[in-house]
Amino acid sequence: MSDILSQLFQVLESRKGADPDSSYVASLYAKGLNKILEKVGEEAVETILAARDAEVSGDSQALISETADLWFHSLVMLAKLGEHPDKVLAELERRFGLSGHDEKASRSHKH
Ligand SMILES: N=c1c2ncn([C@@H]3O[C@H](COP(=O)(O)OP(=O)(O)OP(=O)(O)O)[C@@H](O)[C@H]3O)c2ncn1[C@@H]1O[C@H](COP(=O)(O)O)[C@@H](O)[C@H]1O
Repeated sequence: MSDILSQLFQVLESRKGADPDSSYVASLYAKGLNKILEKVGEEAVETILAARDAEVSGDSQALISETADLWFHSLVMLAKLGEHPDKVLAELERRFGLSGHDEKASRSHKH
């Protein structure tokens, strides 16, 4: 996993014992899964709108920022549910291998 995803996820895990008044992530955990899912949905919509704007304007700054918000809240969702983002990356890696792009994974799949 990329270093920043790994380090950020460690911080998200550490926020499970933090004070909700001093940590945004701890405040999301305290509000519960429904609030986290609401944020994921909100950020997904904002990402879609930013992508539309980026196509028209040619400026992708807002798109990058909204996508970062979406990824961040998705990581909070996984942390809340006790799942590790490495599993998501492993699933992408598996599909990449199945599609034949990864020659090594593709060969070992045939055996
Ligand atoms: N990457 C992020 C990150 N991205 C976005 N956000 C926050 O996510 C929120 C989303 O934006 P909104 O405008 O929807 O927020 P809002 O209006 O305050 O939220 P609602 O009241 O609508 O729920 C903002 O408050 C952002 O500050 C983040 N908050 C924290 N992090 C990382 O998480 C780490 C731990 O954060 P704390 O728990 O706050 O210490 C930090 O060190 C950062 O690295």
